[in-house]
Amino acid sequence: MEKAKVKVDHTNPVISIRGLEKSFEDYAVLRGIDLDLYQGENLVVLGRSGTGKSVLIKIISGLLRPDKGEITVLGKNIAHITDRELQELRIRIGFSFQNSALYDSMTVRKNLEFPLVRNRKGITRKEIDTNVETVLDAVGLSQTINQMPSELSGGQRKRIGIARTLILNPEIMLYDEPTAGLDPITCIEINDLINEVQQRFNTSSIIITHDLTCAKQTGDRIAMLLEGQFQRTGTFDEVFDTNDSRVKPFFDYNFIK
Ligand SMILES: Nc1ncnc2c1ncn2[C@@H]1O[C@H](COP(=O)(O)OP(=O)(O)OP(=O)(O)O)[C@@H](O)[C@H]1O
Repeated sequence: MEKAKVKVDHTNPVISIRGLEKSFEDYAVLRGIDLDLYQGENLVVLGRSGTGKSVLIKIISGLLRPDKGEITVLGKNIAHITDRELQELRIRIGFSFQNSALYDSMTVRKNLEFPLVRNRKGITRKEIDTNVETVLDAVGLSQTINQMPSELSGGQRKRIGIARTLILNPEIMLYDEPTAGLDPITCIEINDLINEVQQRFNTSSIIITHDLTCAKQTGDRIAMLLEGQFQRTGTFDEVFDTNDSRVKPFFDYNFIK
């Protein structure tokens, strides 16, 4: 499906990163990252395995601490906030994990209720039911409400994982390899869902992927992580309009040139 036009507010970065560095022992993974994510934007982060894409989104969501740099997320400098503030901030960020992270012993309904019951004290039964129905409808899987995760296909699990993230109405969505392990048609459906979520829930998103079809279909902007820094940023065509030997094979492999 063609991506609908979205309104990105370039005056309003919801994430702003300057000079971010992160090492593990003597291995410098992130070596001076500068990046803005604007309100309403889908930003795709591309890079080879091990370049630090997951480390970056773990730092943004407060799961890992940076060594150096300024990281402002929804107006909060995450290097200087208390644990309580970090907890409040995390609720405003939806993290869609690579493996969907569903609880296998719970039905779809219970999986979706879980974050609500934990994070929205005093929520009524009726509100829970309405929220569950809304996100299930948004991902097109209302009929699975009483099923167990083991009864779902990989694509359906991915959708339920996204629904579970959406249930807390996040302002920012972080997708870690949303199409990994899915067949090409299901990948396209997940890409469409990412675009629908952007429209319907007015989210700003970072999408981490190796899949250039996903990048092309979902990304309003692409940022390519090379040797610890973003060295190419722009539209899909701008990023790949190069003979750079670190970039070209990426494109050639994905599109079988
Ligand atoms: N908690 C950790 N402790 C030590 N090293 C780590 C830790 N987390 C990540 N690393 C290292 O940092 C590097 C970047 O890892 P990361 O998972 O961010 O890569 P990636 O770009 O997401 O790769 P992939 O595309 O394969 O998922 C790797 O060399 C990894 O071993």
